[in-house]
Amino acid sequence: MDYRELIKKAEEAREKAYVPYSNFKVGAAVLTEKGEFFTGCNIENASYGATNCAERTAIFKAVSEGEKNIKAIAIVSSSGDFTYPCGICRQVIAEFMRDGEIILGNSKGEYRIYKTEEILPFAFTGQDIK
Ligand SMILES: O=c1ccn([C@H]2C[C@H](O)[C@@H](CO)O2)c(=O)[nH]1
Ligand SMILES: [Zn+2]
Repeated sequence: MDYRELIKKAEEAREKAYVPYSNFKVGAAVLTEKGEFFTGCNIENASYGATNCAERTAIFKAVSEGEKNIKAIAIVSSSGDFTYPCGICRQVIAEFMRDGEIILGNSKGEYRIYKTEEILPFAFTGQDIK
């Protein structure tokens, strides 16, 4: 699949980042199985720990609108280089994106695609609680 449109949406969302502490902007865009898009940015907080990453902002927007089946997430940052999701976001990706694809874009227009399983092998999931 051509993920250029999804990356472009992530780039647009990145401009909304609220980053007075790190000045590191991140944007994310998810594509649902129904073909809908949801976007998110990182939102920082003076307490630092209350910060929400762009990936979780986008995924939680989709889930809170009733869209739990997410096929793909594109992630871009202001570093110019590929930015990999943090551990907390990988756990959230594992919850809502089983068999999904994670697309990282850089400022040269290149992208890398990973499967959820690759970025979080041996994930703890709902199956483990049964
Ligand atoms: O994949 C990532 C990595 C970092 N951040 C945010 C959290 C914080 O606001 C800033 C610096 O860590 O970047 C994200 O949103 N996504
Ligand atoms: Zn994160």
